[in-house]
Amino acid sequence: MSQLSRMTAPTARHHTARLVAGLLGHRQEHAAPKVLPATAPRPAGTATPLPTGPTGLGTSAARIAAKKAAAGSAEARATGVPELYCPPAMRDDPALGQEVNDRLVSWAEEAGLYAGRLDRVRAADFGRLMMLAHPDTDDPDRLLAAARCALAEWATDDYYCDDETMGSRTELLGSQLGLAHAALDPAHLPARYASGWEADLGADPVRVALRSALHHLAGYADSAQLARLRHEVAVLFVGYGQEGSWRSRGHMPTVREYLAHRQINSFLPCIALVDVVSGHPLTASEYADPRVRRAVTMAGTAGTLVNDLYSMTKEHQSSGVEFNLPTVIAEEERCSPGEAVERSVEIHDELVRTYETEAAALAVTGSPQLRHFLAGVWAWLGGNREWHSGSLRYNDA
Ligand SMILES: CC(C)=CCC/C(C)=C(\C)COP(=O)(O)OP(=O)(O)O
Repeated sequence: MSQLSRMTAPTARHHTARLVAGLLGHRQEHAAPKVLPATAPRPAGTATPLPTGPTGLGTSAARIAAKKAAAGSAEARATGVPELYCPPAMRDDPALGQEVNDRLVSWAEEAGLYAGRLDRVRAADFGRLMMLAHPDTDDPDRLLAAARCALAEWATDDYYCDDETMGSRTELLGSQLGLAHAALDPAHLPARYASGWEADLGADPVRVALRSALHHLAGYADSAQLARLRHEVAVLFVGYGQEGSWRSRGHMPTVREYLAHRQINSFLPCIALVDVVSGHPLTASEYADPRVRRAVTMAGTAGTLVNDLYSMTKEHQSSGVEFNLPTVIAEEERCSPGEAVERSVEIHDELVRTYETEAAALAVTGSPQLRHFLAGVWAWLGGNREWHSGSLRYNDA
C-alpha cells in the first residue's frame, strides 16, 4: 500500500508560500523531517498543514531525534561521513529489496552486463536502493523498471568513464557516449544501413542494457515522462564528457565548476522517475517549471554529494584521477581533508534545506501531482542516503 499520501488540490496564495519559507527558516537546528513539510497526509477537506516552527516535531519526536542522533554519530564513526541534514528512509522492506535485486541481476546477466562481476552487482544491492528510495510503491515490477535504468546509467559510467578495470578509456568516451545515446533515442537510418546498425547496437552490453531498460520503462511511463528521462540522461552524458575532459588533461575544476558539474553528472535521471514509479504522473510543464527545476536540481546535486562523501574510500583505492567535492575543496581552499569533508557537508545541508523550503512552498500552491512528486523526491533523498551508508559498493574496504 502507498506510503505517500494521495492529496487534494490546495487553495493557497503567495503569502502562504512565503509563510512556509519563513516558518522553515526557524528550523535550522532540527533533524530533517521524515515527510516533506506541507505534504503530510491529512483527511480530505482539512486545511493544508503548515510546519509549526521549532516545536513542530513535538516532544516524543524530540526523544526519537535524540536516539537517531546517537545512531547517526555511531554511523559517522563507522563510515567517516559526518551526520547529514537529510530525511530518514521512509521504509525498510528487505524482502522487497531482495526480490528487486535478484530480478535486476538476472536482467543484467541476460543483457551481458558486468559479465564475470555480477557478484559485485548483487552485493551493491541496487534493488535495496530502489526499495528505500521509492517508498510509495510495493510493486516490484515498477521498482525493477527504475532499477534497470539506474543500473544501465551506472554501467555507462563504469564501462566508459571511470573504471579502467571495466575497460574505460578517456579517448573512447565521446564515441561510446554517442552510440549509447542512440540506444536511448533511436537513430533512424536509411533502410540499407538499418540491419548493420542494429548489429552495432547489440554489440555492446551497455547499449543493450540502456535500450532494454527504456523499453521496459515504457510500460509505466507516458511519452512525456520518457522524453524527460531521455533528456536527463543526455545531460548526464554531457557530464560524463566533462569529467573525461578534466581527466584527460589533468584539470582540477574549481569548486563552482564542480558543483555545476554535479548537477548534471548526477542522480537526476533517477529522481526524474519518482512519479513514474509512484504512478502519479507529473505533467511536462510542471516538471519544467523553473521553480520546480531549481528545487529538484538542488535535490539532485545534494543526493549526488552524498555519493561523493560515501564513495571517497572506493575512489581513493582507484588508480585513476577521481573527482569528488572534498578533493576539489581541499585543493582550492588549501585545507585538510577533514575540513574539506566538513565544508562539503555544509554545502550538502544547505542544498537540502533549500529544497525543503522551496519544495514545501511549491507543494502548497501546486497540483496534487506536484505535491506527490515533491514529497517523493524528499523520500528519495532519505532512501538514497540510507543506501549509500550501507551498500557494499562503498563500504567494502
Ligand atoms: C544511476 C545514475 C544516474 C548514475 C549516474 C551518475 C553516477 C554514476 C553517479 C551520480 C555516481 O557518481 P560516481 O561516478 O562517483 O559513481 P560511483 O561513486 O562510482 O558509484
